[in-house]
Amino acid sequence: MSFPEGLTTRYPSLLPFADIYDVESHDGREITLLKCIYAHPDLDKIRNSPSEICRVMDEFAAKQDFLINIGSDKGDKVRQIIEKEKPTVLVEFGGYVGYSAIFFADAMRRAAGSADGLRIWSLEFDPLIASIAMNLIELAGLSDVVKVVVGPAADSLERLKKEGKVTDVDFVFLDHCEELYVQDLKVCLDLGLLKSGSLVVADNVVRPGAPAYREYVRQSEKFESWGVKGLIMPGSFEDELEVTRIK
Ligand SMILES: C[S@@+](CC[C@H](N)C(=O)[O-])C[C@H]1O[C@@H](n2cnc3c(N)ncnc32)[C@H](O)[C@@H]1O
Ligand SMILES: [Mg+2]
Repeated sequence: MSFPEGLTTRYPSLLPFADIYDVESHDGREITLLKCIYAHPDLDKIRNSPSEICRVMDEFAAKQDFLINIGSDKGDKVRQIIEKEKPTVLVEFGGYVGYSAIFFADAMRRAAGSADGLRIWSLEFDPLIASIAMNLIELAGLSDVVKVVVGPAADSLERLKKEGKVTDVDFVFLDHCEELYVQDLKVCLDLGLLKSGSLVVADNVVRPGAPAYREYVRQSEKFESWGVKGLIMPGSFEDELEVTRIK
């Protein structure tokens, strides 16, 4: 399929493993995933169960087609951070089919003890992919918590701020396009959404890699920043999350 320039989802550092995984995405596999989930023999067990829906997506990624979501290993690393920090408003750049939004909303709800006052804004460029995410978030019983917004993430966030829907953000998850991490973090800062103590977690800083972003957050006195190791699943390829706290 044709994808706007700069919005590639191809993962260059996974290319050596291309004989194992076709690392493309947005090529119809996500529709196949949705159909597989609705054809699942235990659909009633999956309904309203975020962990079951993520497990079925993991199974699809392992057996049928690679999915470019955060996966269970790095997802668990973020879950541990959520348990400790108890964020109430999370903005994610790059929602894809909703895996991380479902995973994180479940973690936020468990950490808070209820869904009251919790909100994830999941910003996704591709309208078809976003529709699949909305569907799966509804199936997970999380549509009161997670709102999917279609469009380039920075534009969506700017609009949400103007509309007064987003004012303070506790937690930003960057997972859209590594080349945009620095400029989009700056958008969050310029909009005044991040306060002292807010966290920014960026995925894929080692694989495929976000060296300019890592350098930016580590050299600035505005931030305290460190890496958390994790694995791309399936395949157990080593990667890192960059965890950055606003001072
Ligand atoms: C790696 S996937 C996100 C995976 C998701 N966070 C998860 O773990 O389940 C990246 C997604 O970002 C989207 N994307 C790329 N550039 C974007 C942009 N500028 N604004 C919004 N979404 C973007 C792509 O369409 C793709 O669905
Ligand atoms: Mg990622």
